Amino acid sequence: MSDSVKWSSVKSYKDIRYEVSGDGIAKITIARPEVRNAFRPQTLFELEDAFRLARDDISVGVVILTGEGPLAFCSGGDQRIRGDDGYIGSDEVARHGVGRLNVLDLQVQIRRLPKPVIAMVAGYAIGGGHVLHLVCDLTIAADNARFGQTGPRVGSFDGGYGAGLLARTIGLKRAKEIWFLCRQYDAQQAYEWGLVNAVVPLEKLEEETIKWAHEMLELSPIALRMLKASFNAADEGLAGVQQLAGDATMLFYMSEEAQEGRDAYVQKRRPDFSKFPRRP
Ligand SMILES: CC(C)(COP(=O)(O)OP(=O)(O)OC[C@H]1O[C@@H](n2cnc3c(N)ncnc32)[C@H](O)[C@@H]1OP(=O)(O)O)[C@@H](O)C(=O)NCCC(=O)NCCSC(=O)CCC(=O)c1ccccc1C(=O)O
Repeated sequence: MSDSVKWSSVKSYKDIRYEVSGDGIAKITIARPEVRNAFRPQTLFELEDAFRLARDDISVGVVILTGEGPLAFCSGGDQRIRGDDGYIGSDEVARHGVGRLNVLDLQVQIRRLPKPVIAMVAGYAIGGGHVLHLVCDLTIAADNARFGQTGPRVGSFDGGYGAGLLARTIGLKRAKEIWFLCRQYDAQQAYEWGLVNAVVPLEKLEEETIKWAHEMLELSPIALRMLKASFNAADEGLAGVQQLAGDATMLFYMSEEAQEGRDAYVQKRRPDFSKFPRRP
């Protein structure tokens, strides 16, 4: 497989792009470079739709999340449309003057998506944009990438994955430093802390990310799916157990033993499980 790709657009959106490589990769791009790819509710609803498409497309094995242009991956919530109780969009809820915190659903969706998601970061990954790269499975950073949280400066905080997963990823003291001081960190520092998997020259960013995607596409999709669910399970409580158990049920359904139960019911006979070993 060549590590350069000709992307094809699958569906048109206002704030994002959804493209596929034709050989197993989907690329989702936040396309609001004029605000450093800050997200508004519309952006998040479109991202949710695109991630759903990537999940349901059985030809897609790896998803890349990125931002348009070299200046930013994402700068978090669009502060210009932040109301007094969340972000005000143009949807039905917003028309009643009610704000909403929308990015949390997207974070969960990325974590639950049963395929590896790579954050491809050029420029700023800041605020809610920093949490988005954090919830991705892997991060490939360009050498111009800059990371940080701004919540306490702009009157916000993400005490869920933004705090907890950050602490699990780089350690409690460093996570507290990032949130309590609101400093920015360069790509090399992020790499040394284990916040990103690799740092490459900006002009090689996509090529390198695709290389990582191609390496994963060579591997067993079910093994990758089970590993992703396993890495997340302990942090997710019963929802994590549910996902792993659901995968176990999926695998069991594929066995003759489970199919005997189904067939017996449909054929209105007693199931015969006698040929299936009671495994030690
Ligand atoms: C990202 C910067 C460091 C980039 O700096 P620089 O390169 O110098 O560019 P600027 O000149 O500052 O910016 C260019 C242009 O973009 C506008 N812009 C940048 N970021 C934003 C933004 N987030 N919102 C709106 N507009 C933005 C900027 O104003 C300029 O516009 P001009 O018209 O050209 O002047 C720097 O830009 C920066 O620090 N940006 C702000 C980063 C920030 O504070 N982000 C918000 C953090 S809070 C957050 O993300 C909420 C998360 C959240 O959504 C959430 C959290 C917890 C629970 C739930 C939720 C939820 O669901 O909402």
